[in-house]
Amino acid sequence: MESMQGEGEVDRLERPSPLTDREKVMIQDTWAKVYQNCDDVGVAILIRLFVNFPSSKQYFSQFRHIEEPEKLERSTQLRNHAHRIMNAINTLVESLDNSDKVASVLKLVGKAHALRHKVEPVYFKILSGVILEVLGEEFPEDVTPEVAAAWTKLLAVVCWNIKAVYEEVGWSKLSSSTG
Ligand code: HEM
Repeated sequence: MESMQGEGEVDRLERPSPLTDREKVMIQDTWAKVYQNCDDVGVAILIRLFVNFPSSKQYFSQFRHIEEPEKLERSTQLRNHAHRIMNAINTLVESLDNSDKVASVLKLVGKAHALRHKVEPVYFKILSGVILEVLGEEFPEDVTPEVAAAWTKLLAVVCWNIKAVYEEVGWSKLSSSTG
């Protein structure tokens, strides 16, 4: 944990409590609607991430220097990543009763992002906030405060597992400088 300044938000994560059956149903119901517009919602989420948090673009060779949302939207690298994120969330939502499956999906994602893409883990927390924001805006009738709370919990599970994988692969030792 030595050189983790600047990552306080990730450090402070607490292990989320398990989702209740009611929360699982709320998540599955909202997701059924979201997933019908999988590509549009995924791209909207990533555009919001990259416009509001431009430093998150640094990892993407194809568009790290692009600022205009219209140009970002045309990037195949962005669209592919949107698709991958939505597919991963879909698998998680389908596997809410299978914690081994959830852990194994997030292990693969965590390992790839820590070791191959070298993404600072704080961006998973940032992305979670953006996902909640965009779902709330795009599906205002579905995302009631209670539904938002269930999604917050699922995204906390994601961040918790990713953080655990980063620690397992020795991220704090790998990343010599943060900030
Ligand atoms: C729940 C969150 C996320 C999921 C499920 C996810 C999923 C994926 C998947 C499945 C891949 C392709 C396979 C691979 O290379 O391992 C990928 C690639 C990548 N991800 Fe993510 N990702 C997430 C969050 C992020 C975040 C927050 C960033 C950085 C801000 C990021 C940056 C990248 C980069 C740079 C690549 C490689 C892109 C390329 O080669 O075209 N990812 N992601």
